[in-house]
Amino acid sequence: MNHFEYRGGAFCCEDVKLADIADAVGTPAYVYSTATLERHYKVFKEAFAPRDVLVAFAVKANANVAVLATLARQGAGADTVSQGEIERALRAGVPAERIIFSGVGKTEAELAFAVRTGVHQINVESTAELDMLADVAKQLGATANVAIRVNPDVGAGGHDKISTGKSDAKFGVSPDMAIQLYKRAAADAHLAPRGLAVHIGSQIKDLAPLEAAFRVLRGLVERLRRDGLTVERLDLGGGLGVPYFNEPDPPAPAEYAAMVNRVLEGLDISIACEPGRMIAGNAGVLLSRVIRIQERAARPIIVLDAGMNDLIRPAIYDAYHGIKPLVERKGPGVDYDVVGPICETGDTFARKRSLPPLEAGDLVAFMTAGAYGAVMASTYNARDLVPEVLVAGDKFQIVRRRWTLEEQLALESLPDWLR
Ligand SMILES: Cc1ncc(COP(=O)(O)O)c(C=O)c1O
Ligand SMILES: N[C@@H](CCCC[NH3+])C(=O)O
Repeated sequence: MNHFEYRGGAFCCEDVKLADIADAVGTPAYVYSTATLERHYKVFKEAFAPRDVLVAFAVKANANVAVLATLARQGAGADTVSQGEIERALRAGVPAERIIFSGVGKTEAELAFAVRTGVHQINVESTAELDMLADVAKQLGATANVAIRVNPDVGAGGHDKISTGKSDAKFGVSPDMAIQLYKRAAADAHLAPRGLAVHIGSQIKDLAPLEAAFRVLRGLVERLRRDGLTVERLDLGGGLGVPYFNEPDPPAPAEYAAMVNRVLEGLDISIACEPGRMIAGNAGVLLSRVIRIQERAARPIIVLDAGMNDLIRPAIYDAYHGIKPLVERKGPGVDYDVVGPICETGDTFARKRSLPPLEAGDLVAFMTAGAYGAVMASTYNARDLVPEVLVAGDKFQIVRRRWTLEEQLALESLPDWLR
């Protein structure tokens, strides 16, 4: 079931023509499909049935409060990496007991906020962080729910910059250190060690490294239990890839869940997962308008009104995003380079991409832009911050309005000596 499709020649999101959104909101603009978000959440959750898994959506993938609220209504939790993300999740209606707090750079203030909020667990990534958390919890007279994030020394992910599970990455502690930290937490009156966590990377298209990482976790649970410690939970992280239209499909959630069940067979333990891209990636597109076609000897260039500041994945990771005209065009394609208006050669979305012939004024959609799209957008080159729109059936609403230059300038001021 695809909620982005051509109907009568018009590219639609659910029952709304995307061109109508472009006309009403302007371009560039992100558009998300409620039905797709809900379906992805359900497919992931139900893949594990009858096992009840806490599906904590990775807020970093798409932090829009309306998106989070859509998922919260389905029962989703939230995986967060800052106080800001925790606050967004709470604001969207995610209960504190379904919020996981991860990341290597949690400050004392953020840890205190998480403890006071009573989050599901804090995934601790180092000895220094565990010590800080113990102090914070003591000062608050509270007990913090802790999981130790394990670095299993397993590489995975769609790009080096998003691989997190090798031992030279900044994330987590070695398996032996995890045992030590777990015991240390168990001995601290203000820490409640609940389990272990792992997250080895993003856009993973092969189950083997995930399976290897989960086997490391299982081994650690067995070691800890042999030593008489209680281990209630495993947090398996996120990372499952999505198809970006030019590659074989990544494993389906059902295959992923079957692998998890196989690895954990016979182990009595509750599970959390932190999918981000898998839930939101294909639930969003970025709409853009062709400013002009620029002739060049090699091949024509399509200059769009969306730039790398709006969708940075191609510039950072050489990521591929499908591009579809909002009016269906049949017939032979033309090879284009597709660029934005930013003052960098890196502001190139695609090279030698075969697309139907396009003209100035035409509208296009970048596909699979619902994850790590709007959240990574900036105002580089003094551009407006891109707005976001949510569709539900035949309705759409702006869920983050365009942040204009006037509004940005209102935050700035001249120092006394320049007045
Ligand atoms: C700790 C943690 N959990 C979950 C995720 C979500 O990953 P993905 O969007 O690949 O599912 C990330 C990002 O890679 C992460 O760092
Ligand atoms: N920002 C990355 C994913 C990073 C995942 C965060 N741990 C992307 O766009 O693919």
